[in-house]
Amino acid sequence: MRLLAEGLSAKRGEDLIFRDVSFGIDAGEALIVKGANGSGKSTLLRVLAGLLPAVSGTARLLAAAHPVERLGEACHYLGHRNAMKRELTVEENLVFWKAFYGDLHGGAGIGVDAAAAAVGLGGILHLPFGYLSAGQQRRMAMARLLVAWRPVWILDEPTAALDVAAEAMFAGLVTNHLAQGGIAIAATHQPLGLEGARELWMTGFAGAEQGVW
Ligand SMILES: Nc1ncnc2c1ncn2[C@@H]1O[C@H](COP(=O)(O)OP(=O)(O)OP(=O)(O)O)[C@@H](O)[C@H]1O
Repeated sequence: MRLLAEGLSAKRGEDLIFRDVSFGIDAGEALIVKGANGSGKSTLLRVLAGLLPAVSGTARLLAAAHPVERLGEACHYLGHRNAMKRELTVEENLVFWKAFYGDLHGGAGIGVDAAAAAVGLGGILHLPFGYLSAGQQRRMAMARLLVAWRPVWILDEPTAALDVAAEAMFAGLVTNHLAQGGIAIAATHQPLGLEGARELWMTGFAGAEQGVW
């Protein structure tokens, strides 16, 4: 499996944010998207996840065991917001997402209890999501990635609000995902602790400079 982005350009409103961004990532690899505030990292991730249209270019999944029509179908997207209802319990939220997503062919999500345990919060499934601390809420948002299988994880500032232990826990989740043949693309200002991750530097309107290849 290979994720191939070719000549991507995107606008927000009327403004061109980046142009001609190209990269390829193979199964088992992570790509860290870096750059100054406003350089277009979130915009690029939203294009890859299918949440924003590209002005030009394509992003496709090649040689996938089970081909998808659009890349977004193969992606989990963890944005700045946690995508959980504050009034529902943690368990209700995760049960909803598990049923809503279902598994894509080629993998299987884990149970809600196991996912909560994997993010270190097995004992608080009964609490309304809104009662959780900011860091606990972020951990539970990560549990959403585990309850349904998607080969590509798109992560925007995933470790904001997390303590050091949670950062290490998250690095473990991503490493495990890569070991299962997944792909991860993360925009971050903080080191994610991923061994051998490649880097893509966004330079804004001038285009993206490929730092590694
Ligand atoms: N709806 C919009 N209309 C016009 N411009 C927008 C819109 N949304 C975002 N922008 C602009 O697009 C540019 C890129 O924003 P983006 O969120 O992709 O940057 P980023 O690299 O993720 O930044 P940060 O590191 O601060 O999260 C910014 O200059 C921002 O002001």
